[in-house]
Amino acid sequence: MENPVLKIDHLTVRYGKTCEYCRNGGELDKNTCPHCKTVWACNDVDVSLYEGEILGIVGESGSGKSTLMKSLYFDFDITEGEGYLKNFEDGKSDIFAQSLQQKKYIKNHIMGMVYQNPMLGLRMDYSSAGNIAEKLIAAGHRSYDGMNERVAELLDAVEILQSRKKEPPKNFSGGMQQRVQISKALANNPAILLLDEVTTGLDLSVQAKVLELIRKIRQEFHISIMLVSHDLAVIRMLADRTIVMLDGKIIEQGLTDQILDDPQMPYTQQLVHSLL
Ligand SMILES: Nc1ncnc2c1ncn2[C@@H]1O[C@H](COP(=O)(O)OP(=O)(O)OP(=O)(O)O)[C@@H](O)[C@H]1O
Repeated sequence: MENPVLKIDHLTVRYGKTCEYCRNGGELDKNTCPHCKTVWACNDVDVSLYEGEILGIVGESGSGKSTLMKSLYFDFDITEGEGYLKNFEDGKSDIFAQSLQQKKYIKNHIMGMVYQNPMLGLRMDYSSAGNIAEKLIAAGHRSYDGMNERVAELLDAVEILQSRKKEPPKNFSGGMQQRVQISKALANNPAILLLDEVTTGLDLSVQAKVLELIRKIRQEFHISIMLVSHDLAVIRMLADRTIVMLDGKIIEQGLTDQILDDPQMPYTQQLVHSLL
């Protein structure tokens, strides 16, 4: 296989101080140490994302999917692990070991994030155009005309009418808010888009539109996407490869068809069959 655009090695995120027992590999109760109660939200996770692919991440609630995504977007400090981006210092520098300024650079130029909760990704009181412009300014854009042009392109890409660009996202439906979030995430042509349960909570018909949009964006923007969803129909529709998480660990991965049609691990079999 070609070099990945993103490679994560041994990512671990813990909440708690740990004890002799869990530090030395003692068995956890799901993701929690039975002695010191430390939560191992992500536990020695390795992930590679390849150019132009959509990588699905599935698992039950609490399995560590959001922790993985938020770690990648530097929403908090990880406990252990390393990460490399093809587009950052030729993939030779650990992204988690960078200064705040470098992490901001990565967030503004190389990665875009769309959260399940639009309030985490958008300023609800700013205009939609203002939300996108904020991201452009963060990446160094200063020309008013240039930014206006880019905002118009992005709103077109996510099918939001130009006539609504001055309205704040708080006036929009859930599906439209997600589309503004997606346009903001795409503003600086990132190589990687992180999508965390972006269709959860939306009506089915609205979900379908957002999913179709993600498919279109992958083609038009030649972007690599990590897509968290607990909905296997979403994963089947969009993901080329899929990772299954349980209790903070990756327990199975492979081509999506393989994982969904011929799961090997008992947990994945249960997950797939419970949803058939
Ligand atoms: N600040 C925190 N302190 C302690 N534990 C936490 C904290 N944040 C997350 N966790 C725990 O980490 C584990 C992983 O949570 P995470 O949100 O990543 O799961 P998830 O798979 O995304 O679940 P969901 O689908 O419900 O969002 C859970 O057990 C959660 O309770």
